[in-house]
Amino acid sequence: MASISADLATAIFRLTARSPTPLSRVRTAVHFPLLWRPRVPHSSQTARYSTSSFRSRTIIAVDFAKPKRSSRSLTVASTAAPTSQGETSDVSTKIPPDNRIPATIITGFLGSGKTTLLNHILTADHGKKIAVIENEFGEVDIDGSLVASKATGAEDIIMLNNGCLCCTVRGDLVRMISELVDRKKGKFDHIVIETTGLANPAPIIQTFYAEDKVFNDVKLDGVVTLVDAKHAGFHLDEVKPKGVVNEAVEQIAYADRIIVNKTDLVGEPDIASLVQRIRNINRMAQLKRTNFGQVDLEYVLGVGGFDLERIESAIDAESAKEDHHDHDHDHHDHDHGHDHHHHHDHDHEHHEGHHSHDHTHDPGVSSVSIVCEGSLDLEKANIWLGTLLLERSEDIYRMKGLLSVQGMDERFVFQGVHDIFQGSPDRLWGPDEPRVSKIVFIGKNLDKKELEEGFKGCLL
Ligand SMILES: Nc1nc2c(ncn2[C@@H]2O[C@H](COP(=O)(O)OP(=O)(O)OP(=O)(O)O)[C@@H](O)[C@H]2O)c(=O)[nH]1
Repeated sequence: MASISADLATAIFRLTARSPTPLSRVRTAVHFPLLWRPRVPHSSQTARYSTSSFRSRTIIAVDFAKPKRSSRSLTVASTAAPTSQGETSDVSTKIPPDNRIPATIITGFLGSGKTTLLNHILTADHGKKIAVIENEFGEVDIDGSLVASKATGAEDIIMLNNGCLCCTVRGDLVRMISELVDRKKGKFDHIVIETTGLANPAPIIQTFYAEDKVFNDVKLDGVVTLVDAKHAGFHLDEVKPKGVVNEAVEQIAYADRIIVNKTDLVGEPDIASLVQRIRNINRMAQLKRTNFGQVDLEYVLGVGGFDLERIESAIDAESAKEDHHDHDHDHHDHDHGHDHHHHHDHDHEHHEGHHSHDHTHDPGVSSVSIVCEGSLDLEKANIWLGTLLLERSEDIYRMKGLLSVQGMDERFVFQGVHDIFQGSPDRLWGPDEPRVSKIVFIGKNLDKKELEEGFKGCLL
């Protein structure tokens, strides 16, 4: 089965041949993301399934994360009859335990303060041993010596200097991580990857899922995006030729944590309107304002931005982030706690330009959230979600969801990055707990009404 995934990976990323891996995978219908199940229904470990779709470009990874109770069985499979296309997964599961090394991606536009933050991380007193992978254009050596001279905790600093991390040297990234893991496993606790200011984070994120060697040993912990308070507005406004991404927008869209840096250089009104713009793009990430990257380390390391177990807090933080609260919360940039403002108005749409008074530019990247009481029909939900993955995965940068599905005693949680999808039953619904489903999308050309109608069409 490994060859299937190799074929897929080759098709997508033009990678060279890889050796077979211990992970088994299954090729099944992408239409049914909630139906896949491991052959061994209750394992204390985590399985990932990769699958192709009818379009050969899609990779889906489904994570049947550790059930909370060893006696649970996969109710989805047993109570809901799959349709004719819903093949059962005949995968044999060799399941990697999730003691993988966490990795953080630091991104942000040129000069936004990535290296400054990295130095802060490396010199702070946290007791962690951190391996650093740097990718810079041009001033590699300067940055390199800067980091090296200040680094006390860094175990390894590796430079990738022959191009942009997101395209030409991704093979190198895989190799670097593999080497680090092979040679130094046990000698460091965390990997930090600093991208070039012009990198689009998506392919870097996807590397963590598409590459067995990486996936088996390293887990993506979070994407931290630095935003230059003084210049970001300009970069966000930059109109690119058709089909060319605006990296500044993309970097914000993929973030789990946003740091509005260099706030010493601008006044409060400018910061406030920048924060508003950022929020219109990405309402799920936590955001802090600071100078010289001075944030608490817990804010950037140990984020769990791709953990199914932590989906709910990200979604709830999004629901709670009304605009006026953003100001309150974000201003206290050393309070790294979660947003405590909980709102019951769950229904937000925040297209760029929709709520803002200060700009007209529309990069077309926005956040949409849907919250709905009631349970979903499994088959309809599968078709809806599967179709979205097939047809809209290029536009959907990230999504997180928590679903109440008819016939499932557990909540179903999932997260996705483009065509990567991970989903798993989570804890049991409480006896009196309201059955509420929540989904947040961040992406391009999102039509809130259409998404909501599609979703509501799956309700019983
Ligand atoms: N005034 C001010 N300067 C800052 C702040 N943070 C960083 N700088 C300075 O801004 C410059 C760029 O910072 P870097 O950390 O190198 O930014 P970078 O994102 O790594 O830059 P590239 O690698 O070129 O993309 C440096 O001279 C920093 O000292 C800040 O909060 N305020």
